[in-house]
Amino acid sequence: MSEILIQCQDLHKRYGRKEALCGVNLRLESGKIVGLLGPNGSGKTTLIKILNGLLKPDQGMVTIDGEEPGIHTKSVISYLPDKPYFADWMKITDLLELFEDFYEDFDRARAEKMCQELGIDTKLKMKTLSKGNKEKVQLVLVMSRQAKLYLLDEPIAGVDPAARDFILSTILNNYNPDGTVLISTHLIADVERVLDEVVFLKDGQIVRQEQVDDIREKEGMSVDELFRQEFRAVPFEGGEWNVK
Ligand SMILES: Nc1ncnc2c1ncn2[C@@H]1O[C@H](COP(=O)(O)OP(=O)(O)OP(=O)(O)O)[C@@H](O)[C@H]1O
Repeated sequence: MSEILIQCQDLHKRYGRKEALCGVNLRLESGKIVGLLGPNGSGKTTLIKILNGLLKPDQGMVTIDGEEPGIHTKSVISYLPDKPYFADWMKITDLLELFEDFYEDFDRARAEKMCQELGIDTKLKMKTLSKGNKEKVQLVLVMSRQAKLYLLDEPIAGVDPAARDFILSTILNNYNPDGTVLISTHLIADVERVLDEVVFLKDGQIVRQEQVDDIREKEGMSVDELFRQEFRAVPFEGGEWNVK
């Protein structure tokens, strides 16, 4: 049996009067690729930031690799935020050096190989890259660490549909396979073939955690179809849209 890597108990987080997470309980094993799925505003980024130690929960407990978020957990987590954060004037080679200096577990040769496979010239400055190619570089850097946990918040949103498959394959053939990858995404159809498990978040609560194969067998549908069914948007009387 695999060891438990992530454990959350009764997590609560509010921003002012808005309760973003209300009683999240979650256990994830090592070596899994897990989709964190939910409509806009359901709490995905909040949960990822709590796992990463960037936000503190108001209530509840989190452990990653047996420890609360802190120095140890930061050293075993490789995090891709939902917004680009590298300075535009930097060349990709500068970023490779930065990561090499900063993270002991960064494998530069692996990152360079992935850039080559993705057709990205590492001599270029970030500001000269398209949005999609910037995302590819950030993803390559994050996945080139030998981490225990990869937290990817909307990793391929700006990448064109034709390239998504190739990127996912390139990345997933190169990361540490003993690690767990938690991917928050709206592009379910594009990523579901690589997922072992999915977690559905709705209004700050986990409403489903299931193996992808079990969904296909039991429900007779893809994760994308199940998501659309469970989170079907219905119009309000006032004409606004809301999630069912
Ligand atoms: N800094 C903040 N201040 C106030 N409210 C916030 C803040 N950050 C998030 N929220 C609110 O908390 C809720 C959860 O937000 P969160 O960003 O975690 O959702 P999400 O599932 O990642 O959404 P999306 O899919 O749109 O990225 C939302 O209602 C959001 O408006």
